[in-house]
Amino acid sequence: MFADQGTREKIPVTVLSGYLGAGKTTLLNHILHNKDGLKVAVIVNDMSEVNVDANLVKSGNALSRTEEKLVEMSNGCICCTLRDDLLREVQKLAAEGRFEYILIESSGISEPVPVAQTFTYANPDLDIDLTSLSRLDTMVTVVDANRFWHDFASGESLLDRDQGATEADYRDIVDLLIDQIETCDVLLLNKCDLVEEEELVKLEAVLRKLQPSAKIIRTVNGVVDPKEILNTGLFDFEKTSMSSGWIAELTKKEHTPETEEYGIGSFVYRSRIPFHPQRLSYFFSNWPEEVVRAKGLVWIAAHGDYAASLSQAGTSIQFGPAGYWLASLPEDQQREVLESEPEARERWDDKWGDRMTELVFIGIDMNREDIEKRLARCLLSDDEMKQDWSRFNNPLPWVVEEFHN
Ligand SMILES: Nc1nc2c(ncn2[C@@H]2O[C@H](COP(=O)(O)OP(=O)(O)OP(=O)(O)O)[C@@H](O)[C@H]2O)c(=O)[nH]1
Repeated sequence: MFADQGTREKIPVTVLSGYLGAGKTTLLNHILHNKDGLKVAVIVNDMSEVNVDANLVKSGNALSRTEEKLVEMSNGCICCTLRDDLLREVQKLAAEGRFEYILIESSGISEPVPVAQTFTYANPDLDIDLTSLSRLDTMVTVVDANRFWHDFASGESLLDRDQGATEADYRDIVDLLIDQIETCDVLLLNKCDLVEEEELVKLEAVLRKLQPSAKIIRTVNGVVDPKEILNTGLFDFEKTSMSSGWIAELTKKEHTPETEEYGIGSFVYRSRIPFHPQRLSYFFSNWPEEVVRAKGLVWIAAHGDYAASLSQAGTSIQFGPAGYWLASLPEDQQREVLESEPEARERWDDKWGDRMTELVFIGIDMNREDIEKRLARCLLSDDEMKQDWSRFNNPLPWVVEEFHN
């Protein structure tokens, strides 16, 4: 037994994420059967009132009263509505002092980043600081190899499938899938028994491009060595939350030409000329199908001093304000930033400052030249550069919106 909280070791935590039905509960049951005496507390989060997953864990395991505990968190999601409850539950489990590990199965619609933040930052409102009690060890995302492309291309939102966290949960399924893939330390590609080898190899390559840092492991029925997801020490908030393929592409120092495996490639489109809003809108509505993921900042000749952000995954395109360009701020503020950030200085243009478009494209069999040509046609002409930009016709919504092919 431990003397007091001050001398106790922080309890390690593994979080399982993954869209509904990917195989999280199956994986959890497998781990509980193969944990080699480790004293594990399990938190199972289910969106429904009846915690089906918790029941499955109970029926699939003879949980020992002394070594294990199952906490059910139902009727909400630990990344949003039940976040405070998650803090309290983890605090309680840590305070019991009899567990060596906490394993959390998040609901299928949970986003990993807010869950990770719960463990990384103290919550001043609640007076609970999980960073002193626990240590987020591994973020695991389970992907259903058999459903991936179907869900990716479905164009459906959570509400369409009656799976929203609330009645105002307008998230697209594809955005959730991408979020879960882009923020993890270990990615389990599950249900590999249902997919042909050739397809699996290609899917793996796409996932690797979207998530170059995580360890990708193929599984059937969640059968994986527990060492791969428990006590790995892999989680690091900065590293894990910045582990996506698009960030890697954007921050690459030099662009070394890559060998395109299975036609899966990526490139960054950069421009120091703003887009015409109407022509860009047209580009959005005729989005190149081969692009799986695009993300970045956009300079658009409208909306004054705001940079726009573009995030596309499958048929979902989100476009909206990202914040002020540094060049639009008062000079003393500009100077302050430029003095402290050499990278911002390097990218500074004498006339336009930091205003520029920088977009990462990841896709399969993309025709880079054609996409770049089409984007170039959306840029302002020399003549338009001299005109009053606020008079341009601008059909682009300045809120989160969707365009479908
Ligand atoms: N064929 C096949 N079926 C699997 C595999 N893994 C899980 N399943 C089945 O897929 C279904 C969903 O699995 P779960 O483990 O409940 O998935 P989940 O991610 O916990 O689902 P939610 O709790 O609804 O988010 C179940 O019927 C499992 O038996 C697998 O590798 N292959």
